[in-house]
Amino acid sequence: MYAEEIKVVILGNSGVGKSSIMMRFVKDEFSATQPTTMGAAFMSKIIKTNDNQFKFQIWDTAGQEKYKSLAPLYYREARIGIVVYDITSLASFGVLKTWITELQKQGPENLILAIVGNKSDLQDKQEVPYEDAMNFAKQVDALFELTSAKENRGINDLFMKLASKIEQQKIQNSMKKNVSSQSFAVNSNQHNKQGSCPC
Ligand SMILES: Nc1nc2c(ncn2[C@@H]2O[C@H](COP(=O)(O)OP(=O)(O)OP(=O)(O)O)[C@@H](O)[C@H]2O)c(=O)[nH]1
Repeated sequence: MYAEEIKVVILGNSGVGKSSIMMRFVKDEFSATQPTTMGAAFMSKIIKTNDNQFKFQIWDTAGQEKYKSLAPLYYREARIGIVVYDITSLASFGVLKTWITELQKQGPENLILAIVGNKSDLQDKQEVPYEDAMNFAKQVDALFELTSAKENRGINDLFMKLASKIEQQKIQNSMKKNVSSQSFAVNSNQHNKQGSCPC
């Protein structure tokens, strides 16, 4: 079956677990000593839903401040933006908000947004209240998921939800196309009627 390519970008503060999420999703691996990303890293994986197959092309960006200016290269043509915070770091949630603002202002139109609270295995050290993150996600119309790359929680759910969001978007787009081609047909019919007046 044909697999449509979907460009995904992962953004967020350094150390929140972006690479770990990608590694868990693509390779089902986790490293407690995951090295910091320099520039960006890339991996791909095919996701199957009931009706479709998507090839997710995942760009894991570097969270360190010195790489910040490179981010537009990766999000410019993305269909999905995953922005990650670490539930044990209020500062990382602040950084997430600035990424969301940047994506809304400068990101591509119709970008599907997901807000991800990673390290959910460290609940005893939680600094970011669940409700705050979920309400913020609602406010900016983003999917919301709590994950643990370490314990493999929430990561497959996240990507499956994103795949079904892509499917919804495709249905909406084809409905829009149908409506506009129908109104074109109505308009040209009216035009033809006027043009073919025998009087
Ligand atoms: N306890 C716990 N640790 C995690 C989890 N995910 C990642 N880590 C650890 O957090 C540290 C940073 O993870 P990375 O995946 O390198 O974070 P990053 O966001 O890619 O960081 P940069 O490459 O610097 O932007 C590593 O030591 C990981 O092992 C998780 O779900 N739970």
